[in-house]
Amino acid sequence: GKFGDYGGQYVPEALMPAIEELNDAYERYVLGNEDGFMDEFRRRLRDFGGRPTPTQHAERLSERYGREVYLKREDLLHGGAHKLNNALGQVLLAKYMGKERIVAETGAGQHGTATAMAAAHLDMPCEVYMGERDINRQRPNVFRMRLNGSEVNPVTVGRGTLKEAISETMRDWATNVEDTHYVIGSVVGPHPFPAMVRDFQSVISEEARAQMREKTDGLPDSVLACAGGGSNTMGAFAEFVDDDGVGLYAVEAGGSSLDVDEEAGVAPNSASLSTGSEGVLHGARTKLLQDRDGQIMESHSVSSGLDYAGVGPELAHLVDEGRVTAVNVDDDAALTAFHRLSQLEGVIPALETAHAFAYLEENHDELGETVLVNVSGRGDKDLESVIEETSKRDIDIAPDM
Ligand SMILES: C[C@@H](c1c[nH]c2ccccc12)[C@H](N)C(=O)O
Repeated sequence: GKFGDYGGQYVPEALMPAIEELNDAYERYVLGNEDGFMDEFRRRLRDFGGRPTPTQHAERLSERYGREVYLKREDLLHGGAHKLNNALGQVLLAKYMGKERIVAETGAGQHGTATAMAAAHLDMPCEVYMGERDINRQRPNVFRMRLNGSEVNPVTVGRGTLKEAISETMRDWATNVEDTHYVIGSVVGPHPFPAMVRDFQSVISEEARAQMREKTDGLPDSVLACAGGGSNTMGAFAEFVDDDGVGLYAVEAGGSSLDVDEEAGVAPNSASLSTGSEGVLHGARTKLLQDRDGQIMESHSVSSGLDYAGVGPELAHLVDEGRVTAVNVDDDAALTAFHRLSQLEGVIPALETAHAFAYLEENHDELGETVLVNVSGRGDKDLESVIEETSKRDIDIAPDM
């Protein structure tokens, strides 16, 4: 479960039985398709999720940048984001393992809502741990989880954000592993989680690779995806990693600045790949925003889904190997890109996704003739905060709202 010197299983001994049971199930059902698990996963993703999602030619962006731009429309997946691919796979796996209860963490609420939908669809009781602070700023997602029949457990320890929610969920899982599976929300955590989540999300690049060959008679010169924990990033890259001619760009949240306030332990960004250092978080060795004592710093992004001080260990490894280029754009550029895509293509992207489009705007002439951008989610959930953030800043192309 290592990706170079990243990854591994840095967990308390008490968690190892649960980890070993999960790894056995991962190898049998996901890698081995035992009992037709992957066939059922794909059938449900089609019938319940609405796959395959389109790879759409973006005519207005292609004109603007003088090259062929294509959009992988994960915003059209049920629930409005790529999150369902992983949530459905893990909840279905929990059923095959004979578990009776699901626990999950969430920060922005997207993973929580995707898990609640999958749990309702598969008739599994579900509890989502969510930081108190996040509950207050993501009310619509809290309602969605409850509407789908899940319980939302407030996490009040520490800062009351995603980092603590993950730790609380792991604690619950270790205590109740007999009947409980932990549906983790990104390509993070101890092995086998990063590999398993990447495998569930790889449907994105599996479809996109075939769709690009069909539409363009070849492969894209570059693939762009925003990077928070890294699940949509790894999903968009997985099937292209062995294609040397395809450039892979992970676009992180540059927040308001890349400078870090070591004393306050606050990083005004979430650019773990670009500015972080090696450390252990949530069971894996990876790249982190940490202070000189190794304390995990508070991260920031205008988009809550990218707001995480760590990043997936496999993605960190691919960056260190030079196979993936880690880049970042700041809050203003992301907000501007949010408006630009909405106006030019009639697609309102998630604020997370907008980071990839901001990088495209600033660097299109280095990306080759054919560019594929992963539209990881839709922006309906962001309207309130975008209206507020836009009014506070000088976003010249924004309409009066
Ligand atoms: C990106 C996603 C997320 C959920 N769980 C995560 C774990 C590590 C990194 C990111 C995540 C988001 N914060 C959410 O709550 O949906």
